[in-house]
Amino acid sequence: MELLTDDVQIYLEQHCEEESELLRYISRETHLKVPMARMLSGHYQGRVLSFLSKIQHPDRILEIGTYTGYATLCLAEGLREDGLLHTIDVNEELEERVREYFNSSQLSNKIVYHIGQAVDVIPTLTDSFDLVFIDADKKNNGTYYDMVFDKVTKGGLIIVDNVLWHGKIAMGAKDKDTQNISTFNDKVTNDHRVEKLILPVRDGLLIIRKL
Ligand SMILES: C[S@@+](CC[C@H](N)C(=O)[O-])C[C@H]1O[C@@H](n2cnc3c(N)ncnc32)[C@H](O)[C@@H]1O
Repeated sequence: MELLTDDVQIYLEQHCEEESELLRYISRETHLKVPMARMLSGHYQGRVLSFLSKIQHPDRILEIGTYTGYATLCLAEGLREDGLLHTIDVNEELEERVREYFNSSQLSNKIVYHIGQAVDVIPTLTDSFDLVFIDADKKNNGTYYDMVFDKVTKGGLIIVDNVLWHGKIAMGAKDKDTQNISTFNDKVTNDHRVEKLILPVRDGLLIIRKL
């Protein structure tokens, strides 16, 4: 189930900043050539991520789940002049394509692309992060949240994608994926170290601010 009708989605896209030529190209190529293209953040969510990143103006960003790098480039738009974004993905088959996309961007020198399991890469990162985007294997949302928490700066944001899971969470669906995401959402709701807010953007973006 989509949270918004196609008409509303089109309206939202027509009333925000345009996609850059590179982002449009990545989106088109992903839809034509890469399996599971629905995983890509896309125009409207990409602008939301870019907007949040520009407000936060981070020095360091961590993205867990690069896929074809669409959200990576959106988030990197908000980085400080000397800022850096680390992004992790386990899928080495996409590496060549994604490196080509990053190299086509003016932001390429600010992006560090790691191939590997997120649980192995995260402990090797010594930076503190002002913004973390969790968008990988959803069953591990809680693991990633716990692993990054101490690395997030005070006032830093953790953003988690797909937390409404096509509306299935609110409908109380009992399948394993829905239950996993629901358990994670409840864990964050009950975490008093943070402020939290679910934005009904695309499949649900959970915005968490560390106090
Ligand atoms: C939803 S896609 C990311 C979409 C991207 N952030 C965007 O918005 O365009 C999820 C990605 O997480 C990656 N992934 C899944 N399990 C992972 C793991 N254990 N470690 C690192 N990456 C993983 C997948 O290979 C996939 O490319």
